[in-house]
Amino acid sequence: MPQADIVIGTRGSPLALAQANQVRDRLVAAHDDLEADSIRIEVIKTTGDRILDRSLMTAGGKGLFTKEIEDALLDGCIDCAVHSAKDMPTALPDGLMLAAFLVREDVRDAFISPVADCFENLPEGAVLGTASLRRRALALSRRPDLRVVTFRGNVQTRLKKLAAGEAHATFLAQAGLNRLGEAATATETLPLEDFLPAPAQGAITVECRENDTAMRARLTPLHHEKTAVCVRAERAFLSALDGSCRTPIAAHAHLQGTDLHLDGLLLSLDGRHVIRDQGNAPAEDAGPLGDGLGRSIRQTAGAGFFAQLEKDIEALLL
Ligand SMILES: NCc1[nH]cc(CCC(=O)O)c1CC(=O)O
Repeated sequence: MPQADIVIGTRGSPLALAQANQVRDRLVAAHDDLEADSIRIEVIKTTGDRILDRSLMTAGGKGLFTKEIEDALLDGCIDCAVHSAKDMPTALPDGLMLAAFLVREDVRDAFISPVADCFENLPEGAVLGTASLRRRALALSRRPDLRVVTFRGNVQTRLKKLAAGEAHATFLAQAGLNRLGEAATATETLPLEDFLPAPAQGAITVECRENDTAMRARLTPLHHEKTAVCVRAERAFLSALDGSCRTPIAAHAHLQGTDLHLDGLLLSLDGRHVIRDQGNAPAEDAGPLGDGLGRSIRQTAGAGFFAQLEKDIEALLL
């Protein structure tokens, strides 16, 4: 086999592979001198993939799904890495950058259930399976009667657990289902206003070495600046509130012309307290907009809110 021109690193889940394949296809389409076999996809197992038996959040949060891939980038074993932007910690290692964001997919959450035709129609006391603190809190804020059980594993694993009757319903990102050719699996695509998505949900990003100008140039035609602007605001919001995935936080930005609108919220784990705010700024101020909204919500919540949240999360993990 001829040596590949470009090596793409990725996790091995079907969703991660679908995303890496999409980037490979887009690179081949954008560059006349690249063919499918000029690009090799290298599967890298991360700590997050190995820890299947413990709750992920006790294992240390940040970068669980990215560290080994970023090490391979820094070592030069791979030239770029494809990620769901939502899974990326807000701070990157020195020398690495998110060089491209693909056009964003559907940002919404999907509701999936064999027993109800929509979320609001779930029977009293139904069991919801999710590992996401945001989805848990959002669901409980609307339906405090629901019981939430932790659902882990990749998309297929969670769908199997649902089919096996471990819960009456679950939530998945509509974007993930679409990329897997499973769009029809969604019972209901949840309205954006009621179920604000995770920061950066639905966006695929490509990470590479800052000093790799050749790789960066290859990625330029794949980049969608409007997606990047929205994700920048959402990630700045996340970063101002909490850099990890241990906080029930949601955010969604959209552009109207050059005017950027950001919606963000912070919830208590039981969904009883919801602090929601929004803001506008010119697109070039995406970072400061997200940062400002995050700081403002942090201040409204107060230190006591975060102390209680910490306790509730500990209790959940016990
Ligand atoms: N945490 C896993 C993860 N990371 C990205 C997606 C979906 C794809 C996306 O948001 O781009 C998923 C699965 C899910 O939330 O259902």
